[in-house]
Amino acid sequence: MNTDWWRNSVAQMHGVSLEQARQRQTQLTKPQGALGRLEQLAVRLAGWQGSARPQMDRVWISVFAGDHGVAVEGVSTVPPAVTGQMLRNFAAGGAAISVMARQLDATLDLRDLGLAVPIEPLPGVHHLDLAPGSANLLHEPAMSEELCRLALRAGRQAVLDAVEQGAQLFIAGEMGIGNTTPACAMASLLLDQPAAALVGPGTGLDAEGLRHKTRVIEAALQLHRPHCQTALDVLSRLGGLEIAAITGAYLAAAQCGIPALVDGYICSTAALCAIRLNPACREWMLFGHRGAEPGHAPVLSALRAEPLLELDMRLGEGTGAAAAVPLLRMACALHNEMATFAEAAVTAEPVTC
Ligand SMILES: Cc1cc2ncn([C@H]3O[C@H](COP(=O)(O)O)[C@@H](O)[C@H]3O)c2cc1C
Ligand SMILES: O=C(O)c1cccnc1
Repeated sequence: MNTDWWRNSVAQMHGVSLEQARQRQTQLTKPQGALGRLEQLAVRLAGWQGSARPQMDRVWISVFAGDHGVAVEGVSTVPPAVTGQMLRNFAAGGAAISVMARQLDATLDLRDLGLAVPIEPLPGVHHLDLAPGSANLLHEPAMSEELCRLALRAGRQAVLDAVEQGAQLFIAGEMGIGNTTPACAMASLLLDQPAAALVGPGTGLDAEGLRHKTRVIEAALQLHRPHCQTALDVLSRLGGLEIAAITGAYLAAAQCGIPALVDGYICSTAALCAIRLNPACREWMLFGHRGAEPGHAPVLSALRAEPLLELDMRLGEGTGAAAAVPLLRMACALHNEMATFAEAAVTAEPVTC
């Protein structure tokens, strides 16, 4: 079925809960606005959840893994086999995102969309195996439109599963050796900026490696630009399986009415693509961090995103989003548990002269 499901309308914020939460913030024992963005976060969460007392107990993290044909061009410091090896590490509990998920008591959901070097079935991992990774975008489209649609749907399914389990927040993470290259190529076309302004070292390329990566991306852009009329063209031709899945997940999250906390460079580029496919999905996005990969900041600016953290992280996996979850929980706790002026018998009416 070739329906453009992502064009369907997104969920509406609950205006009444939003207003009730706003009112409550004015009654808590602090000067108006003194908790800054923690106040705004609580109010937005109230609007999203349709509850004047928002909660952030059940956090869901889906890590999408996929390989990239362009990795044969030497655009990463490590080989594609590492994607599958890391997937094993996620499942075994030893990766950064595994530790963070445990810390947060979050569900860690793992989805293998297609690896160049397949791995054995792992318990708890959804092995979707849509393709043996994407094709080499230097010479051909990374994905056919049909494959791209399948990957978009795979992301949507992860959100449906999260919602069914009662999740209150959706975090997407990615694992895919080479994926800063497609992310840069996509961002370059979507933002109409030169690759050189958005390229970065990824896993740690040196200056010569970075020049080579830039040339590869520029050549790919030359090849694909004339065929990229829509965001779906950009995603199919220059993206990758896990990037398309994350794009689909953000679109579905907005449609299902669950906020998505966006991670780093790759996820933010997927978010940008999602917004081009359906601008209304922006309403349901929060941004975890501004990372160290140079292209992340320009992508965030284009999204008019104000991330919660800036910790010089450049890992991916969903870690920059996961790191911000304690702030969301703090915002809810303050909102729900602080005393009002009346309850605490604090009289802080504005002085009238
Ligand atoms: C051990 C290891 C763990 C990772 N976890 C996330 N990434 C990150 O690095 C990759 C992107 O960088 P590039 O485009 O340079 O390959 C992605 O897999 C991303 O998730 C990792 C990379 C490595 C090496
Ligand atoms: O910001 C990211 O998402 C990122 C940066 C470098 C490598 N992998 C991911």
